[in-house]
Order: sequence, then structure tokens, then C-alpha cells
Amino acid sequence: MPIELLSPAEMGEADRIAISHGPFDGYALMRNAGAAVAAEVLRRFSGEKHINVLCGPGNNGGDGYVVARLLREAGCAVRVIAEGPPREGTDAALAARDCPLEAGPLSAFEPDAGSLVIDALYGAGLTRPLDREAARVAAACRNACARVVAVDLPSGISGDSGRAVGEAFEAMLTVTFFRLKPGHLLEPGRASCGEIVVADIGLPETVLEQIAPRTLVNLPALWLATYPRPTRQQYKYSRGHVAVFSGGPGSTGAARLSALAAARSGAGAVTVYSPGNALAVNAAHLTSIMLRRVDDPDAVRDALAVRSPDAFVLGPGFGLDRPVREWALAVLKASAGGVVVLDADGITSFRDRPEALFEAAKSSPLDLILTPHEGEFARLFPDLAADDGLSKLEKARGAAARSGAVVIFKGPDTVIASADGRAAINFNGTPWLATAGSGDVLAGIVAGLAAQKMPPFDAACAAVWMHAEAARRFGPGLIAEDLPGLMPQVLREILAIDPAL
Ligand SMILES: NC(=O)C1=CN([C@@H]2O[C@H](COP(=O)(O)OP(=O)(O)OC[C@H]3O[C@@H](n4cnc5c(N)ncnc54)[C@H](O)[C@@H]3O)[C@@H](O)[C@H]2O)[C@@H](O)CC1
Ligand SMILES: [K+]
Repeated sequence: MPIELLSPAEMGEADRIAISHGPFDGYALMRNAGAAVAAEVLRRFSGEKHINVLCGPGNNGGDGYVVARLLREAGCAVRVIAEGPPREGTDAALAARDCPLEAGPLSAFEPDAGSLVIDALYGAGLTRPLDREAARVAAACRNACARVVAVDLPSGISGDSGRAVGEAFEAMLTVTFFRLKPGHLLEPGRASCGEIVVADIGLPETVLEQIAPRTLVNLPALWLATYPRPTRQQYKYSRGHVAVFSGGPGSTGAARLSALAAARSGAGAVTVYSPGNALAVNAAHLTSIMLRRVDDPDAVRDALAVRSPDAFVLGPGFGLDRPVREWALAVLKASAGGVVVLDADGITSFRDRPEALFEAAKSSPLDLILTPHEGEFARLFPDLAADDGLSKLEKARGAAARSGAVVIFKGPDTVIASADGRAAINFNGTPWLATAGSGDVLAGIVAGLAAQKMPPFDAACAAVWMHAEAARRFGPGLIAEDLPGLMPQVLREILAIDPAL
């Protein structure tokens, strides 16, 4: 799957550039798009008796007329249902003219139970909620458990945000063209698309040079080039040293999960910084992971003076009874460089004064990585969180620009954003990750990779992917303790991918 994501506006631009350079004109691209959809339908539903094709008034509907014609030519019984005729002079009007089937009105359409419906009402051009009739049909298809194949996007889903503004179709298969859009990956769009196929319709790759997309799908191809590969000359500290701050005696497990995950992701040395009253409980559970007493922010400075780690994890299980904020600021001020992953309580501790964190991060030699889930995000960026006009992608980008940090905005559709404008949307998320402690493991993997000198944005993207991949492989019954032990097989497979690919 290609890694670039194009917004609907960028996709329109790609079409324009391609058409202006030839050899395909707009109608030829539309015929290619319709042919790609028809091929997928015939491959999966070859014995189907009746196929309903819903055509909208724009180019998405144009694709629909091509699909209807091709399915008819292939011998299927096809019914075209249209929401008004296409505008004269458009490619969609040409497609409708070439389609031999007479269109019935949308208002008369009532899907039978389980019927096959091709949804070509609206795609990239959706600008407002579905009209009454289209909304009724979307709901009727859901109630009838119709099998919906969406052309480009399920109608009603925004290609920019993945949001359903009102009613939307729920597809079992979505066939889109050239590149995915953010709305295919952001929820609820992701769930509404069902299986996604990206079809080649003849747009040349060179159109991307002009568009220079800054939003990407989080796949190994995105970060493989900087993925750490140990060399023969390395020793444990040069492979990367991670320090994880432990909570008090009653909440040490989270730090140990992070520490183990950092070690399993290839960091050569990991130290748990523990308050004195939790040393015994930590010592009882740690073997290869080192332990050091660090009781207060001053002691952080002393510890760093002895050996400054390459990456820190601060927040998991730390507790809000101690001034986490002071600890975070001490790390940002005292360390000579590297990365600090601020998670959980570390994020919440700045809820009253987020600017203090952002200012300290901007003047620190350390790179900051924030790993908020939705609730934590709202504590640091309340205005962005509350702005319904922004997509999750825009929120994450805004947060990264404001904080100067790499932001991992977690959820079923995790978005990773960098202050330089790059952003990636994760694709391999799994509900098995919704289990206590999985965030602690993620923070540890991020720190483990960053300690090995992977650039912070790459480390964040790779960690999110690896974390989800491990969980997918394990599946039912997964608990956070399982995740570090699943890393070796994920690492082995990443290292086996040819970096030249
Ligand atoms: N040359 C191209 O640009 C190609 C476009 N393709 C198809 O063209 C689609 C985009 O076509 P369009 O830009 O014509 O957009 P749509 O077909 O998605 O929408 C058509 C028009 O309907 C209006 N509209 C938006 N939301 C509405 C709503 N809720 N209720 C009623 N009217 C609404 C808008 O004015 C919009 O331009 C893509 O999704 C794809 O399927 C493909 O044929 C490949 C080539
Ligand atoms: K559609």
C-alpha cells in the first residue's frame, strides 16, 4: 500500500495535474475508476443476481454509471438509482450517456434484506450532510443489512476528517483510487469503509512531486531507513540507554512495563529510577534492568551528572501526589540531549500550565514526545480538543506545532504529528490493545527506539506500528505484560524487510 495520503483537495489537484499532462482525460480516468470497482465486484460477487447502483450528481456518480454499464456488459442484472441527473458538460454526464440503463429515482428505492448496493452517491466532493432521501437510503441499507460497496468513500463520510456529518453509508468494501485519504483511516471513517482497496487508475506517480504530501500512512516503509540496526562495534550503552521513572511502592508496575518494553525494543541498557521507598519492590521484580535511587528532582540532576541516558520515560504510574511537573522540568533542564517521553501522569501534571512545558521543551536540548489519549490531550490542548471543526489529524498537527513536541495522539486511529508539519495515521490498530498498561509499553518502545538514535518522529511512528502489530498477532486474551515478549518476532520481521524497498 502506498504511504502518501492525499486530502480530497490534493486528490483533485492530482487529477488536474494528470489530466493536463495526459494521456488520460477526466472521462478516461473515470472509466478506469469504474472498471476498477466493477472488477472488485465481479471478483467477489460473481454469482450475484441483482446489483443496485446508486449514482449521485457529481463525478462519484459518474464512476457509478461506468460500474453499472460494465456490470451489465458482464451479464449481471443491474438497476441504476440516481439522485438527479449529472450536470450537462461534465464527465459524469458522459458516463450517464454511455450507460444503457434507465435510472430510477432514489426516493423509490428500498433495499431488500442483504441486497448488494454500489454506493456512488458522493465521494471526495462531499461538502455537507446527506440530503433527506440519501440519508434515508443510508439508514435503510443499514437496517436491511445490505452489502454496500462504496466508490471512493462511503457517502456521508468526510475524506478530510473521517467524520460522518449526519447519516453515512456503512460499507463492507471501499474501492478508492491512487492514494488513500485521511478519512479512510480516521474513525469513524475507518470502520465505515470495511475492507479498503486502493486501485491504480493511471495517475502517474510524478504528480506527487508537485503536491509533496505531508500526511502519511504509518507503515514500515515510512521509517525503515532509520530503523536501528546494531553494528559489531557497539556496546550496551552505545546501543542506547533508557531511564524510566518509577512511581511509589504501590504503583511500580507501569514503570517496569515501560522499562521492559524499552529493553525489548533494542535499547542496550535500561535503568529504573526509583524512590527509596519503592527500591525493594522494584528490585524484587527486576533482573537485567538496572535500578537507581532517585528521590526528588535534585537527585535527578545528580543521576544525570553520573551518566545521562539517551531517553527518558516519565509519567507511567508516577502518581500525581508528587510534583511530576518539577521532575519533568528538571529532566528537560539538566539533560544534555536525547529524548523524553512524557506519558500519563506526566502529561496530566501540566494541565494548569501547559505553556510551562512547551517553553521548557523548546529551550531544552532534549526532544519531547507526548503520548496523550483523548482525555490527556484535552488537558494539554483544551481549545484544540473542543474544536469540532478540526479533524483528529488537524488537532494532532496543531498540538505538535504549539508544543514543539512529537505528539502521539492515541486511539483506534492513532495520529503521530511532528512540529515540522509531518503527520502519519496508523493503520494496523487493534481493539486488543485496549487493555490496562498497554500505554506504558508503548512509551517504553518509543524511548527504546529513540535511545538508539532513531529520529523522534520515526521512533514514534515505528513504536506505534510495532505495538499494534504485536497485539494483533497475540489477539484474544492479550494483557500488557505479553507485549514486550512479543517484540522479538516483530523486530525480526522488520529487520528482514529489505531497507531498499
Ligand atoms: N477526474 C477526477 O476528478 C476523477 C474523480 N473521480 C471521482 O469523482 C469523485 C469526486 O467528484 P466530485 O468532485 O464531482 O464530487 P462528488 O461526486 O463527491 O459530489 C458532487 C457534488 O455534489 C455536491 N454535494 C456535496 N455534498 C452534497 C450533499 N451532501 N448532498 C447533495 N449534494 C452534495 C457538491 O457540489 C459536489 O461537488 C471522487 O470521489 C471519485 O469517485 C474518479 O472518477 C476518478 C477521476
Ligand atoms: K460513495
